[in-house]
Amino acid sequence: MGCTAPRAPQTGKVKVVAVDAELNVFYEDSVHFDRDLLEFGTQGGVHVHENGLTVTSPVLMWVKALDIILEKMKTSGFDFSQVLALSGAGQQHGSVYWKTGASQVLTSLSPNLPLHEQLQACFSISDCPVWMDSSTTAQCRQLEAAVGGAQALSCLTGSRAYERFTGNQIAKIYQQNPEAYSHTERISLVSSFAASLFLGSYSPIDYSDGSGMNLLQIQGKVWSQACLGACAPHLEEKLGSPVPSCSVVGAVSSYYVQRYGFPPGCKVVAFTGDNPASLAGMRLEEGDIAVSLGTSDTLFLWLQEPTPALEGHIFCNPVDTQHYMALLCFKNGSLMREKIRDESASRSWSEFSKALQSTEMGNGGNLGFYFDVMEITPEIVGRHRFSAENREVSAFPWDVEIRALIEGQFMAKRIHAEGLGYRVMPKTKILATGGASHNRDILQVLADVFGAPVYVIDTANSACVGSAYRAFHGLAAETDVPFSEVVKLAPNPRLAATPTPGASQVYEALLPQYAKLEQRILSQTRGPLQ
Ligand SMILES: O=C(CO)[C@@H](O)[C@H](O)CF
Repeated sequence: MGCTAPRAPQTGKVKVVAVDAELNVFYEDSVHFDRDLLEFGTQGGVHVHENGLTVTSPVLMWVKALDIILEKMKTSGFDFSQVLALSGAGQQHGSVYWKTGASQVLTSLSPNLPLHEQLQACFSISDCPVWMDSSTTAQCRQLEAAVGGAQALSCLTGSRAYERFTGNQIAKIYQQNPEAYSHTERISLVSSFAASLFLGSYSPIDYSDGSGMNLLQIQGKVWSQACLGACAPHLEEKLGSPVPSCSVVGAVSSYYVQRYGFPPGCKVVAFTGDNPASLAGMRLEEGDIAVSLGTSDTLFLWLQEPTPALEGHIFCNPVDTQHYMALLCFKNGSLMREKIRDESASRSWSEFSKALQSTEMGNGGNLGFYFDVMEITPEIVGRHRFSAENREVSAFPWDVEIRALIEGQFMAKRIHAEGLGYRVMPKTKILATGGASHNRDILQVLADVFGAPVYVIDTANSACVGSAYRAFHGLAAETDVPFSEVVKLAPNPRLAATPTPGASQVYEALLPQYAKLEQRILSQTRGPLQ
């Protein structure tokens, strides 16, 4: 069984899926915070504070949502006695603060009462910081200064300091609410908090979600003493020791056996972050890349040898402790595609497709950069077009404009993925998901730019299904069976596009050109690099 604690991409819900021995999903349900837990008054499962920077979620809302979803399962006649193992996922970076003495309550829950009634007084911070928070810039600069700068922190923890990353959030709480911090005996991530509820004791943080804290050394898989010390005192004892993501962290607590009928031996496999769980749900393998084409475009990479940088995030791999995964976010995604469709294809996707069909790979050497909002990767804003002679021009013909947009978006993805250590391999599969993955002509450009086949997958449940797959993997943990072997029966993605003959030659020549022009724009907009 896989359940996801609150995940922001699904705008704040708790979701559960159950898969059978053949990995078919046979049960799913969800509880929406805004709709089903009105008393907490959230929007998208969060509270955005007046300063516009602080974003939190009430921890008891998450607890009560779990009560509700388990009761819904029980009422529906779900047979809990058949559950061999469970795991789950939570929105990355968020943190939960257990009050001193909470562990005694957690280990002695009465099966006659719901969780939320018994855990009311167990949290020293009732409104937990979540991944949408951006109120810790000062703490980010302090942390980077303490370890020798942004690149040094990235080499150590996989990312430069980001406001949403947990270490910076803990530092802020320690600085601004020292009393609450001193009355905190344990700090969990959202994922390990949810696992703790099932365990009836504090669950350890897993390597993969722990990589999203700016605290874990991603090579050594241990907390960085320099980072811990820079954030708050006595932090290591409040975090506990991190564990491999495939670890069986214990058996479900007697509370669930007596209240719902779980078998006493039902194993709890370490919960992890929503994105690592999605990687598992998409069954990404070495050399693969997942491209989520949504409002913003997100790349999921599988990396053997990461090259930490000042952009993107490198996490320990959730299904292979020797390898890594990376996330790269491109803010100008579908909104940019829709704008160019409206301007150059009369608001019509079929006209948009016709332009891609009628223009050649490489677009005659015309290259475009389209960032109507400040881009994250890299930090550029505005539209910049260049002719085959590298001369900046103010406009392209409508069909050239459309191809320049799509080729540019995908060349940027390949260039920045390779900057993090990603390499296209002969066995590489590109897994496409999200709105634009329904457009075959866009996927054809993706296949051509990467020189690899593109498959489409439905990732609506990917984190939840990935959690269920990881539960299976945890069952086999003692046997050392690789994750890919455990999940080989799962439904396969559908092949949507293969590279056009000659594509590699075209884009091997164009990619360095694109990279050079990107650097040229960067130096013009940010001034020459010091
Ligand atoms: O901040 C993020 C990843 O770094 C988001 O994708 C959160 O994990 C969403 F829950």
